[in-house]
Amino acid sequence: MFEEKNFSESNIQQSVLEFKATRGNTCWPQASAKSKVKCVRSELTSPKKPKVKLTDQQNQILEAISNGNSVFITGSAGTGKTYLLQHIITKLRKIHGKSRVFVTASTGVAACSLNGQTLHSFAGIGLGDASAVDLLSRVTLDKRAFRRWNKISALVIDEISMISGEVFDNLEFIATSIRSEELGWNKKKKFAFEADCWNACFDMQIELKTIFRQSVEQLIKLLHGIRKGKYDSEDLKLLDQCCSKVEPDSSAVQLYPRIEDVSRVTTRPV
Ligand SMILES: Nc1ncnc2c1ncn2[C@@H]1O[C@H](COP(=O)(O)OP(=O)(O)OP(=O)(O)O)[C@@H](O)[C@H]1O
Repeated sequence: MFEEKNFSESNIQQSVLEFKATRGNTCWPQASAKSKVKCVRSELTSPKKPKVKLTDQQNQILEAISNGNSVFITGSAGTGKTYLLQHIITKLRKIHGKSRVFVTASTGVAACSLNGQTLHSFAGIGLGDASAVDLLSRVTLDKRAFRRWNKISALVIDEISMISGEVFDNLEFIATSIRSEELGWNKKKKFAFEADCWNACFDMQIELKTIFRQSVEQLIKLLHGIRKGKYDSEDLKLLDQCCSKVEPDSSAVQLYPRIEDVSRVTTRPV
């Protein structure tokens, strides 16, 4: 954390001395008084981001990806998945070049936070609710989508749990058809994890274990339980306590994650 300071003349003088003591005299003798003050001021006002050291698990994943492996990363809330993803994207772009790395997510909101696009939009499959063969012909007729599939070297998919097994298998079908590799798909499945091709798609599947964000045991248990679909009445009680029981002030800005929630509010009679 950065300590707040008052910029009185004596404070600045003191800071100059401290700065000289810690940084040595490099450049200082030649610098004008004005630039010394400017330098100290920026030193005081721009807090240094603490250097985060990746855990062994995070490094292991980064190395596997750098070596060309496909990796599925999972983990409880706050275990650093998104943080690691930024490192992964940077690394992939260095290896393959920016234009060959496509950053996607299952939802628009998740994609926005990564400056990416939705998986459906990348793939050119619209809503993705057609058969594999129909989706393939749609993609081949869409010049830009077809070019993306031919060009891609690395595909990042965030929040993959919201991709259905059918869509995942269909995407594999499209990829393998366009890139002339082996194919395989079909059957009804609910989640991407249930796709026929799931295990074949990854060289490594890993669960991050260290939780960085929250340290309160009860909250960790609650978040873990919700994720696994295993929670008890205590967990639900805690969750309920977090919900406001009063109607929000109608003049306040309200945020909703889905278009249908927004429509419900905007079409409500006044
Ligand atoms: N190796 C690390 N050392 C210290 N802090 C870390 C490390 N990796 C991640 N963090 C920090 O942990 C916090 C949680 O990380 P992040 O948001 O990436 O978690 P997440 O697994 O994506 O969580 P969620 O599933 O809730 O979205 C962030 O503040 C991040 O900077």
